[in-house]
Amino acid sequence: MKLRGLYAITDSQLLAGGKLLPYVEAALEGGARLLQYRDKSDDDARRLREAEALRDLCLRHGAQLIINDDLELATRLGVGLHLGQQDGSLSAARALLGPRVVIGATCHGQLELAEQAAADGASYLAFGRFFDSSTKPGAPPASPELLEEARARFAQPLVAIGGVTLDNAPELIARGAAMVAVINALFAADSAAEVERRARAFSQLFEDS
Ligand SMILES: Cc1ncc(COP(=O)(O)OP(=O)(O)O)c(N)n1
Ligand SMILES: Cc1nc(C(=O)O)sc1CCOP(=O)(O)O
Ligand SMILES: [Mg+2]
Repeated sequence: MKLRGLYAITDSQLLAGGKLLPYVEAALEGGARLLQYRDKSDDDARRLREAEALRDLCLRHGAQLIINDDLELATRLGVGLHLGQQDGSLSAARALLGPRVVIGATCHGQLELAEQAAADGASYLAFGRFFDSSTKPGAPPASPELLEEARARFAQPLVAIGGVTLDNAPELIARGAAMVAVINALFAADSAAEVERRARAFSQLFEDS
């Protein structure tokens, strides 16, 4: 599948209280192409249940589910995986999951990390945090200009993450982001209808560019 467009990421706090499935469905209806299940808890049974439900939703919408951090869960469900610098070996994950599965890598603001991730078989290269993020305020910063350098250097699609909003996403896309990964500006909403409206607006940015 073409890796371009809105990349929605779940958040356990924002989607608590029964919002996970309706809000994710709204994001997919609004055009999200990738969905990352990001849950830092150790409740394995709930994580499996939720990830299975998200996989089914993604299948119905022609989107791709990506599991954050957890190679075992991604392997079990036969879906994609996102790995940060502390999350285990990317090349080992690639060897286990095979050449077709989407595996993304966190590269912060460093082209050297992206070089390594590309050599290890990453499907996309994620840079950030580009702006202040209430979800992950301590994530290392990156400058939007970096995307232009990365675009010139790598064949892999680039993901921009960290404080991305409808206002600042156009600059990131213009500089080379093939996807914008969004939590707060998508899911901190009062209703599923509002999530769908926002997802449509993010998706439209890629039609315009
Ligand atoms: C698309 C995308 N990019 C970056 C990250 C951050 O990954 P990581 O550095 O491993 O941090 P956690 O998300 O695990 O807290 C991501 N999850 N997704
Ligand atoms: C999970 C994550 N990783 C980041 C990084 O820079 O690696 S920033 C981030 C949080 C993204 O959420 P929001 O859209 O609410 O800022
Ligand atoms: Mg991680």
